[in-house]
Amino acid sequence: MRSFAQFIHEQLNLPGNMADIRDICEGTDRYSMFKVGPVLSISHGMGVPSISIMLHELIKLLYHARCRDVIIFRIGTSGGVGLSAGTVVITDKAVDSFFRPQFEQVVLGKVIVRSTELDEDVAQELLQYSSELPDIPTVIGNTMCTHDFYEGQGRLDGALCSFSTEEKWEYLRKASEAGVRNIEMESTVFAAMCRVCNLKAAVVCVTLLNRFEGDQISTPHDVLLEYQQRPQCLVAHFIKKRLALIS
Ligand SMILES: O=P(O)(O)O[C@H]1O[C@H](CO)[C@@H](O)[C@H]1O
Ligand SMILES: O=c1cc[nH]c(=O)[nH]1
Repeated sequence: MRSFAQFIHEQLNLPGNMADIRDICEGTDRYSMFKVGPVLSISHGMGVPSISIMLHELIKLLYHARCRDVIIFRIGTSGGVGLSAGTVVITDKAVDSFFRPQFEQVVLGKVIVRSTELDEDVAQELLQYSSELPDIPTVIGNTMCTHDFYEGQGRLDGALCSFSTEEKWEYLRKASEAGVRNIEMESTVFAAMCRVCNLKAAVVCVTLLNRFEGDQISTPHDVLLEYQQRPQCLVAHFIKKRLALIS
């Protein structure tokens, strides 16, 4: 997130030296946070428990700092479902492993079900801006959030595998039919928490591979780095538009 903060610093033409941007949370190893102008850039670790702790703390911070008109983006990586590597997916609905647009949280031994719908206007605006950027193929679709990278995402190459190759294809086919275009590990709790707290939110993730073509990410490192910059470029473009820095 330091590099995103530095990128935003340059994109917004902010005063001061980029090298001086400090990690506000450097006293803890839980996550990193950088503030550049009106933008906070925060890491969230991997998986639902990790991002949900960060979101609780961030949302309290935003409340006490009396921040207004906040939009929260999760930018990151994912596995594509029928999309070639390098495609940016703006999430329509975040869905669970059963393709349901909901997040289940166990509270005091009871299951609370929360909706994972994201802000439609922000998603459409992002899609519109993507057409202004060269070489960033972008779609809107559902994003499946799993609690595991290997078996949970139908991978055959983990330390454990409890299903056949044919069952894997069937699951990915069903996901695709349910509108799933990519798979990652944080979007449902992110969408649910932002929605309950009345915060506009969007999930913008690039696909690192097409899961119909394999499980391993074998793309060269420099190409992956370029792919990972795509959601950052799109969100930076959105921020510049919203701040009326570009027309
Ligand atoms: O967007 P990033 O942080 O790369 O996250 C994706 O990559 C991790 C798995 O490698 C999971 O956390 C998944 O959601
Ligand atoms: O396949 C992938 C790639 C990145 N992140 C995931 O969660 N899955």
